[in-house]
Parts: sequence; C-alpha cells; structure tokens
Amino acid sequence: MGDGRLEVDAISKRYGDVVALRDTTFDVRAGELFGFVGSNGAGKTTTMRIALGVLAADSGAVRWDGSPVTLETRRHIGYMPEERGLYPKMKVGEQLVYLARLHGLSASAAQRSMTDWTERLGVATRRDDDVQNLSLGNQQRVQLAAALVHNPSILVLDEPFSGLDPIAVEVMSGVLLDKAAEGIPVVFSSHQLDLVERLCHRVGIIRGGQMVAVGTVDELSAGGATEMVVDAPHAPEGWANGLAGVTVRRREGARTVLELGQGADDQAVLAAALATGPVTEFSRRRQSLTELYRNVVNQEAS
Ligand SMILES: Nc1ncnc2c1ncn2[C@@H]1O[C@H](COP(=O)(O)OP(=O)(O)OP(=O)(O)O)[C@@H](O)[C@H]1O
Repeated sequence: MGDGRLEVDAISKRYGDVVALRDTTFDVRAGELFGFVGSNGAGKTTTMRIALGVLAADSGAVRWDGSPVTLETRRHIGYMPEERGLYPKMKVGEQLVYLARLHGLSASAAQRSMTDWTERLGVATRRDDDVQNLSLGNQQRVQLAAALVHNPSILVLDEPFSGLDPIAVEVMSGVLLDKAAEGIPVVFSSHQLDLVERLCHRVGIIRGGQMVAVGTVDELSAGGATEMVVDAPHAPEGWANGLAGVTVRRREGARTVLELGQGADDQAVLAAALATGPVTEFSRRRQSLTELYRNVVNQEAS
C-alpha cells in the first residue's frame, strides 16, 4: 500500500468468442521501466487499455498506489495509444497546451511544460505546424510529449519505439529512463527485444492472453541451458565432441558455442580446449531476451 506501484491483478477480457486476456497479472514498481512483449494479438494493447481505464475488464482489478484506478487516477496517467491520438489539424504547441490544461495544469504551467518537452524531444521548431504536416517519427515525438506534458505519475506507452530513427530511439530511451529514475512506474510494449533487454529493469512475456514470464532477464534465463563460449584459435573441428554433458551448438568464427547440460564439468571443457593450444576466451553466456522469447513462443507452437 502506498508504494506507487501499478498492479494489474488477474484481469480477464473477452471480445465475443475471442478470449483476449486470461487472469493476466503483473506489477510495475515505482521507479521501474517495465517492458511488455508478446506476439501480435497476444493481448498487450488490451492490457494497457484496461490499465488506463479506457476499457473495462470482465474481471480482475487494476490498482495504483494500493487503490483501484479511478477517473481521478486516470488524470495522472501519461498514455501513448498504439493508434495514436493527436488532432491532425491542430498545431503542435496548441495541442500540447490544450492536453496539459485538460489534465489540470494552469495556463502558465501548461505553456512551460509544452516548451520544455518540445525542446527535449527535438520538435521545438515544429510548434506552429499542424500535426498532420509532420513526418510519422516527429508525430510520434509529439505523441510522447502529449503523454508527458501533464507531469504524469504513471506512464503507459503502447509501442512507443515503432518506426523511430536511431536518434529518436535514443531520445525516447533517455526520457523513459529519466521518468523511471524520478520514481514513477513506466511500462511500454515493444517488439524490439534487444531494446527492451537493454533498457528495462524487468520484462513480462504475454502469450495467448496470459502472462507466462515476469522478471529480470537474468531471472528468466536462470532456469535455461548454460551456454559457454570458447575461443581456442588452434582447436580443430570436433575438439569438444565426447565431453560428458556437453553439446556443440555452433561455431562462430574461431569460437565454439557449447551448451552444458546436467553433470557437465566446465573445468574439463577448459582442459580439453587448452589441450589444443592457447585459449583466448572462456565465458558463460546468458540467454538473451530474444532466445527466451523464442523458447516461450515455441512452447506455444508445440
Ligand atoms: N475491439 C476488438 N474486437 C474484437 N477482438 C479484438 C478487439 N481488440 C482486440 N481484439 C482481439 O484480442 C486479442 C488481443 O489483441 P491486442 O490488440 O490486445 O494484442 P496485442 O498484443 O496488442 O497485438 P499487437 O502486437 O499486434 O499490437 C487479439 O486476438 C485481437 O484480435
């Protein structure tokens, strides 16, 4: 209670015969950047809409700071919808000031916040342009400004990185990390798993409307297979064959990537590598989020 967390507690949602969400549960802690990943149609947008309160769940609850999300709480949420929601024929600056005022900022505070965010997000020179005349990437920067302009206490962003150029990705990443560092919960969905892995404190993987994994990438990869990378430049093909519990996964140039199963002895692997000559690298490799994700999706297929 009173810890600033956003809690999604066992929410379920059907659209007619389609079960979009089944008992989906996770929380986003204050000060945390949480990445929400899953296949197309897995239920990310539905979850975010319910968290925001624009869509009602059939069952379950969404709480912020220990209390149910209400109309009043919604004023404190910065939301970036997937379908985007700007008025195409309104000027960027006017629109942001209008949105900030809608969320309760005074005229001068709204003006100041609009000025700050358009500068920070690199669209200050476009303040007097109609939104429809901006490139898609710049429209997205303005959309982020719209989510931030009222100093939200929670950020919920649906695919904020899609279609952004590399510089805009860096700007967006910096802003999200800063907002989390200020102590608010920040959740965003994305299909860019390397970016999610790099940025997020924790991730949630949703599959078929159910949250199937939640945690840090380290935690999620803990139960998986251990991979070892060995760089032994003079080692002949097949040098690791026959080592107990060891499977050769692939060669990457002079490196060999091994999977160590139950009972495998990493020191025996090192000794075998040294027997071929010098060893310039011998390291464990954690599973990446992309590999974890692939495993989860493959489980679905099988
Ligand atoms: N308004 C709607 N009416 C009927 N079915 C819907 C509606 N909105 C979503 N669905 C269905 O609910 C499921 C979850 O959709 P949702 O948009 O939440 O997925 P998503 O994870 O955001 O997908 P994507 O990565 O493609 O954006 C899908 O099967 C989708 O077809």
